[in-house]
Amino acid sequence: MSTHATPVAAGAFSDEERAAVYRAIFSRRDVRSQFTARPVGDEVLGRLLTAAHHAPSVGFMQPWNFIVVRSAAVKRQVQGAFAAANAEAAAMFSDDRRPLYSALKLEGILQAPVSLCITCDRNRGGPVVLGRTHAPEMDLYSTVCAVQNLWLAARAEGIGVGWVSIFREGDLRDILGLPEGVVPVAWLCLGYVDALYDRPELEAKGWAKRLPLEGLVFRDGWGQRG
Ligand SMILES: Cc1cc2c(cc1C)N(C[C@H](O)[C@H](O)[C@H](O)COP(=O)(O)O)c1[nH]c(=O)[nH]c(=O)c1N2
Repeated sequence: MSTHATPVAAGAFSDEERAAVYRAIFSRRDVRSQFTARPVGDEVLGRLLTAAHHAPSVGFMQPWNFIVVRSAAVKRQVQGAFAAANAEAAAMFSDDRRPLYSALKLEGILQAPVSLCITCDRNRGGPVVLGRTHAPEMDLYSTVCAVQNLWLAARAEGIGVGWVSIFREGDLRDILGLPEGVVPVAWLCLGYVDALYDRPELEAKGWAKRLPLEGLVFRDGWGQRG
């Protein structure tokens, strides 16, 4: 590995390029039901995986793997695992929230033409990883960065992504045959979309609202606003 390195010019974004980045950020949505049947080919999928693989990671650990699922049989098993967990989830909400919860569509596992399970190999970097010495969970956070890279790149490709996390511990691991030390971080449903909500679907359907940013920002410590 070369140890000689000099930074090169950072290269400014044009106004148009900058606008495109923000457009991807602000118009990205979690998609559950707008997937079209248009197939997601290996070429575009390769671009999305490359985007994910260029995410930051603790100590450059790159702890992720990408399991591409096109098999209807595997998707059916995963949908079954979701349904079992979702019935338990509904029972956890209070009587006044439960009817709305149960009415929400929270996955598009069978509709999406392709799914991805993004995993984290907790042992990839060996026992001591730069940046993870005092915070072992940093590999999981790194994997989430890969998810977000993919989510934004997918938006630019016209592909919607839906993250499904309502699974009992171990179900995805068993269905996908994950080895010891590899944990499933995200089940993502992918498909081309023609329409997207202009705000989070959970907001449009009255479940939650975006918090005002001003209330979340402090200066120089917890408590000093402005
Ligand atoms: C870690 C994690 C896990 C989940 C989600 C997101 C994230 C980050 N989201 C999507 C979530 O509901 C959505 O991002 C918010 O409602 C905001 O909407 P937009 O993503 O802006 O459309 C999600 N949505 C859903 O319908 N079923 C799910 O199981 C999950 N799980």
